[in-house]
Amino acid sequence: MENRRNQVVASDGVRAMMESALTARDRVGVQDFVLLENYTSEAAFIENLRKRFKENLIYTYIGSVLVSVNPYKDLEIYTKNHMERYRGVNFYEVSPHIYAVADNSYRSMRTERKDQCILISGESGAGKTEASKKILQYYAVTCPASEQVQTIKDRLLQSNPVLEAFGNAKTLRNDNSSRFGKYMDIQFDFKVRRTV
Ligand SMILES: Nc1ncnc2c1ncn2[C@@H]1O[C@H](COP(=O)(O)OP(=O)(O)OP(=O)(O)O)[C@@H](O)[C@H]1O
Repeated sequence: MENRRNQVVASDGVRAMMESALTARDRVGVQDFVLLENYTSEAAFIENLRKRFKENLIYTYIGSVLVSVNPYKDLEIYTKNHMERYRGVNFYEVSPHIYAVADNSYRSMRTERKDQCILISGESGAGKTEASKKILQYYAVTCPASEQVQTIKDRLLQSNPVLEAFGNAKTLRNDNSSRFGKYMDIQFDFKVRRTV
């Protein structure tokens, strides 16, 4: 009898947990579009994006692709603590983030010993330039560097405003629109190791 009561309590507990997970899912949507029940529906896609955006969750995966919505405000999601949280951690263990993409590419480069490419695309004002800066900042903070490399890292980050001064302009869509395409090539020295 006692056992049966425990079982009932346990299943009540599980039910409560499932219900709260479902409520959370209703509120913030799913963090990977492939988890949508109606994953071929554009309306369901947009609705999921909208729910997450309302909760300041600007990143969502489609498998290994990251979808990002420009928040047009500063979110506290780019701190050093956040960088540490994504460092060396598997893609799906933490919530979607541009740092997860950056870290995954870095680790793939090391384990597969192959060049990696991060392609950022979107309409004007979508946040491509900001995303590329976040990636650079992530590598600057989390990758090991000799003093000489550190200087180069700093210069690389500081080169952005100079490039923007010459190549950016205010448009109807974006106050700081890049009027040029950007190709960045980051070279890593395999002798300098990061503990992942
Ligand atoms: N992750 C973000 N957090 C906060 N604000 C952002 C973010 N991404 C973009 N923004 C804001 O949106 C503005 C436009 O972003 P950005 O210049 O990166 O767009 P873009 O896609 O590179 O546009 P374009 O193609 O016109 O150059 C930024 O100046 C910034 O104010």
